[in-house]
Amino acid sequence: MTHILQSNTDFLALSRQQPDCLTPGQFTLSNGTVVSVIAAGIIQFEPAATATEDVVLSCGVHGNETAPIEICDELVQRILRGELTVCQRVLVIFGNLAAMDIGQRFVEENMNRLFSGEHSRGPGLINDERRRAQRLEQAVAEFFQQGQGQRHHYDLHTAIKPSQHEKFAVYPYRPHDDYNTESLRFLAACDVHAILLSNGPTTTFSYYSADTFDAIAFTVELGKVRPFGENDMSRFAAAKDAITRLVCEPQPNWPSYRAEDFSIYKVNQVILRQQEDFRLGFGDDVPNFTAFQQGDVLAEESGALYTAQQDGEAIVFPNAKVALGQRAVLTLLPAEL
Ligand SMILES: O=C(O)CCC(=O)N[C@@H](CCC(=O)O)C(=O)O
Ligand SMILES: [Zn+2]
Repeated sequence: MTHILQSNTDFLALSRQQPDCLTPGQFTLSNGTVVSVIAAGIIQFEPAATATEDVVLSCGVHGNETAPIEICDELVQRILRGELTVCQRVLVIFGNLAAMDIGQRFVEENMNRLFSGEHSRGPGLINDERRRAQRLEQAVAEFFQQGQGQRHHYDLHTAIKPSQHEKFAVYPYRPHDDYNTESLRFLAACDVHAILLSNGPTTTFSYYSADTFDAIAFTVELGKVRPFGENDMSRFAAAKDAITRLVCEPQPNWPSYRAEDFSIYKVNQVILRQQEDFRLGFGDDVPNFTAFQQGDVLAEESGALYTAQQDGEAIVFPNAKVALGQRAVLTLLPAEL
């Protein structure tokens, strides 16, 4: 029996509009690539020959971060049409399909706080984002467990605020500080030259893959949030090209790692919103990576004042509207690898 994707290669549109037509199943393209439809928004490609890398590419974990969704959509369609031939195992995930439909970060709950089992913790709360996070974890687990290659997971996002570093990546916490500079070579090819070293376990998707599967994993911020169709795709050309090479070339020759090509930051403070009246001490238009002076007020709420602890402490991901108990802003200090 032929699969609907053999005549209609628009996997993302089918996932969003006719998910029931996307029956889980397998078929082989004329170039030997085995395509496995895992579920709506989750698709796997395996080359005819043995792969050395097992690569998870995820996007749309936040539904309004459209540029990575457009990049992955095009990649999947080109593979399905036979225009690109993968030589690595690849799992492509379009995370929050319902949030894409409403053009929002999430419907009920921020899905990128629900991984590493967080989807099943708490007071019996069940919603579509929790179910989806659990499904995505399962897909990643099966993909990595069935492969034998080096494990990678690039969770592609765009940031809400303008940024002094247009592109940057979060390096999930490594308990033994075993940061791998080799893995930054691919990021440099994506035009990502700023790295944030996380300072503790989190419940993000990239931390899940790093912690559970020892994958080379990053949250990659490729630019700024914009609605579908409004991205200047020329700003993503390097990332698109590097991602294509990662999955279609046997041994891509990434630029050598040079410390001077990167700005490295470590997280200094994780400021949580604890009260309804939480507010930031700076304006909405202050870009990510703006540095403050010691004592400058970064945020305040009933019973607490949060200030910069050192000169040069910079802010990233400020958002006063997060749910109570969640991260409202991170502060950063320069670091080395
Ligand atoms: O710009 C923002 O405030 C958010 C952009 C975004 O979604 N970032 C990720 C980072 C995840 C990580 O820390 O690894 C997120 O907040 O989920
Ligand atoms: Zn995001």
